[in-house]
Amino acid sequence: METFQDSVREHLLVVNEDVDEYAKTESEMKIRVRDLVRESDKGVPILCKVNVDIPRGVIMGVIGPSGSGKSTMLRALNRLWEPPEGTVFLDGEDISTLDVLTLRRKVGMLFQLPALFEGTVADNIRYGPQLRGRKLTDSEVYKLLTLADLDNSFFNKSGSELSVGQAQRVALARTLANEPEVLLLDEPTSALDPISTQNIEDVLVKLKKNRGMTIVMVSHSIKQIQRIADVVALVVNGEIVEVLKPDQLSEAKHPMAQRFLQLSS
Ligand SMILES: Nc1ncnc2c1ncn2[C@@H]1O[C@H](COP(=O)(O)OP(=O)(O)OP(=O)(O)O)[C@@H](O)[C@H]1O
Repeated sequence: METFQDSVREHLLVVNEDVDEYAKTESEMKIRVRDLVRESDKGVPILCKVNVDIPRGVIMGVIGPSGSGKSTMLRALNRLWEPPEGTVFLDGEDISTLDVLTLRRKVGMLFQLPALFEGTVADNIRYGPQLRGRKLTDSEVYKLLTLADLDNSFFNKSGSELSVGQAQRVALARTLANEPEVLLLDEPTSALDPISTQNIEDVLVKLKKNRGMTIVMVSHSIKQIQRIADVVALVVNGEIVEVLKPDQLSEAKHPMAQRFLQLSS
C-alpha cells in the first residue's frame, strides 16, 4: 500500500523533477505535528494525538465530519490556542519557543467570514506592516490588490461597501501583506458564491505555484479539495486517520471516513 510519505514524494517529484532535490523528508516538511492533544475545560477530548507532516509548498486540504476537530487543529498551528511544548514544529522549530507575533506573521490565517477593520481597503492592507513600523507604498498596496485578484478601484473603498467575496479577498491581501510562508484557511469560501469561490481558489493555486507557499485549508467541499489540494488529511474524532491524494479519497480505509465521503459526494 502506498504510504503518505510515498504520496508526498511522488508529488514533490512531479513539482521538482530533479530526484536529488527531494531531500529526506524532515527538511522538506514545513510543519510537523506530533502527538498533539487537546481537551475541553471539562476534560472532554477534542484532539487525540494528532500526527501529521505538511510538506513545504503544497496545498493540504483538511476534511472530516462536523465537530471532528479540524478548526481546533488548524488554530494550534499559529497558536490561537497554545499547543503543548514539543507538539508543533515550523521548519523544525518548536513553535511554542517562537515569538507569537513573529509566528503569526509567518503563519497567516483566514477565517470563514472576513472581518475588516474600519477605514479603507488600503488601510486594512497596510495594517500588519504598520504594526512593525513600515508603511507600505501605494504601489505595494496595488500589487497586493492584484495578487488577491482585486483591481485598483478598491484602494479607497471602505470595508462596508464590499460584498463578502470582495471582503474575503481584501482579508487575503491583508494577510499577504505580512509575507507569510504558510496560509491557514478555515472554510474560506463557505460564505461565497461560485465565482468568488473560484477567484479565491485561483489565488491560492497561484500563491503555491509562484511563491511556494504552504497552504492548509479546512473545507467542507470535497469537490473544492479535489480541485486545488495536493494532499488531503481526513480528520475523525480528533485524529488524522488518513492522508491521501485527492483522487484517492474513495480508497479511504477508516469506516467513519468512508461514510463521511460517501455522504458528502
Ligand atoms: N474551546 C473549546 N472548549 C470546549 N469545547 C470546544 C472548544 N473548541 C472546540 N470545542 C469542541 O471540540 C470539538 C471540535 O471542534 P472544532 O470546531 O475543532 O470542529 P470542526 O471539525 O472544525 O467542526 P466544523 O466542521 O463544524 O467547523 C467540538 O465538539 C467542539 O464543540
